Amino acid sequence: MKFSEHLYHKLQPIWRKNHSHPFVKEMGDGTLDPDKFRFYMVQDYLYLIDYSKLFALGAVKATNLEDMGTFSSLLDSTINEEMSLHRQYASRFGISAEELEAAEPSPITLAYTHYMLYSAQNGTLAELVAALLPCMWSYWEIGKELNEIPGASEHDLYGDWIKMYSSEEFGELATWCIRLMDKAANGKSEEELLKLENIFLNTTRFEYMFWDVAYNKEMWPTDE
Ligand SMILES: Cc1ncc(CN)c(N)n1
Repeated sequence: MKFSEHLYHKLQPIWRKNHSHPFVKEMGDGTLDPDKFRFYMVQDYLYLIDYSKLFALGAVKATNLEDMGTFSSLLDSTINEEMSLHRQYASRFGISAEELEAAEPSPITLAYTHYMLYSAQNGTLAELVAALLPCMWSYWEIGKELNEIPGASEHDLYGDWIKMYSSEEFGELATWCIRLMDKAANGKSEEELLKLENIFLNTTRFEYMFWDVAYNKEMWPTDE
């Protein structure tokens, strides 16, 4: 069994919880409170700023020109396509790109991005890929699942989100990451594979928490 298949099967219970979080379900049936989406979109923008840096670090750690090129395409498409979707949403909510960038990160945004960047900066290429794979893979799956709901991709607010993450282009990049995970895990010791599994588990957990915090619009409890 490929390492990516092993991860996918082992983490199905959390993966299912992630896909059936009320935030995701309500985006799919169009009932999500736009205020919760607004909170998510601002936090996700901040998340994506750091997430992009992971691709830059990937280009540094890549062992061949082809992978360097794909990491740099990912960096470009995150900043110029994925984040452009957020900028468009922000303008619909009356928030400028400058205001988005200057927003305050929630505790979970900080924890998640810092964990990913720590793994990427201090670990191997395989550890970097293990940290970013749940983000790419779970969004692609969620996008495809929501896209199958009749009318969901035509929803006035959530339709564009669903279209982006179910798109062929996004799917191709996610598939590339899955393949790179398998390539990078090849020949690793049991101990190293367990470490990769643990990183993948942690960012999968963070994915769930990211929905949860947006659903409850949670910032620092001390500031309330
Ligand atoms: C939290 C999160 N995870 C993943 C993705 C998909 N790039 C995202 N936009 N936001």
